[in-house]
Amino acid sequence: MGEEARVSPLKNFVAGGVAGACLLLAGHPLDTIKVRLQTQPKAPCAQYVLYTGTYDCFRKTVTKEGVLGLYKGMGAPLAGVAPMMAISFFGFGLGKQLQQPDPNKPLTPTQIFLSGCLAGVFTTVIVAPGERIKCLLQVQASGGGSRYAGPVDCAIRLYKTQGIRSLYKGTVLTLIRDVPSNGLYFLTYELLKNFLTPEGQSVSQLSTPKILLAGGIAGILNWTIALPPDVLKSNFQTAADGKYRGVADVLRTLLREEGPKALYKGFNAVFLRAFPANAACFLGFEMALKGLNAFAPSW
Ligand SMILES: CC(=O)O[C@H](CC(=O)[O-])C[N+](C)(C)C
Repeated sequence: MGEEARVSPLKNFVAGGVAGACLLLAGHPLDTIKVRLQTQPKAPCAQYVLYTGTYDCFRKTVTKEGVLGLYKGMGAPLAGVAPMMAISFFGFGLGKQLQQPDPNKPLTPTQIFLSGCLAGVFTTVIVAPGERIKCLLQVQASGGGSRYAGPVDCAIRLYKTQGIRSLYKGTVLTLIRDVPSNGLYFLTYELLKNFLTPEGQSVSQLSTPKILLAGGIAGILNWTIALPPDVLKSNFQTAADGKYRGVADVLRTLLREEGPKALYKGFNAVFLRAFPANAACFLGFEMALKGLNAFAPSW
């Protein structure tokens, strides 16, 4: 892989936070549609289905709840996505450093993939409870209920009723989703950055459209492997207690009731969101990094 200057962990962390904010602003409306499609109750026949597809869900949400309905449940991710991406870029940078004692020796694609996997392990600590709260809020609005007043209320109630275990319900599925997908995410971005950099130029000089392209494609590939475990996770995290006996049981139940297609529920919303959200995310990262290098070169 091409050579790139080593980035300090602090800069990775701060620029990663900026990347997370960009990811959320560009991607949350389609994330709401995705979760609602993934978790809508199975209807006895097509006529009674709540949402027939991505556009139908978008239209009904905006008609019933206004545009702000698309931003429901954003409180928890707002407090979670920026730190999550900060930890993700930090973990990725750390993984690279641990495997590269000599900064002049380029990393192999496998080493880059493993660095991304490490990022996925780190982020699960905050992603698992964040996703549990976000999914519960997104789903309660589509079911017409208002059990939780907001993210903080939801976190407190979950904690009070069943303790920390309830907040961390879905951790194994979060790991299954995020460890390999983070690996593929960062590997794709780095490979594409190298591929798109003209001969004799440095990867840090890559143009904005090329950064957007590399980031968008990384986001799409990340979701091709993240979506099936994400469907299982959303169902598990929003199910009534005791409905499933474990991860395998969610998979079995979903396959039995809805067939393998169910593992790609919310496909359109996910892939419509993946490109712009992740293009914005990596552009935010690269620009924040440039700003930090200019204003705080010694960090
Ligand atoms: C599966 C997932 O959450 O992907 C993140 C990007 C997105 O579209 O939300 C990126 N990451 C792989 C860092 C978790």
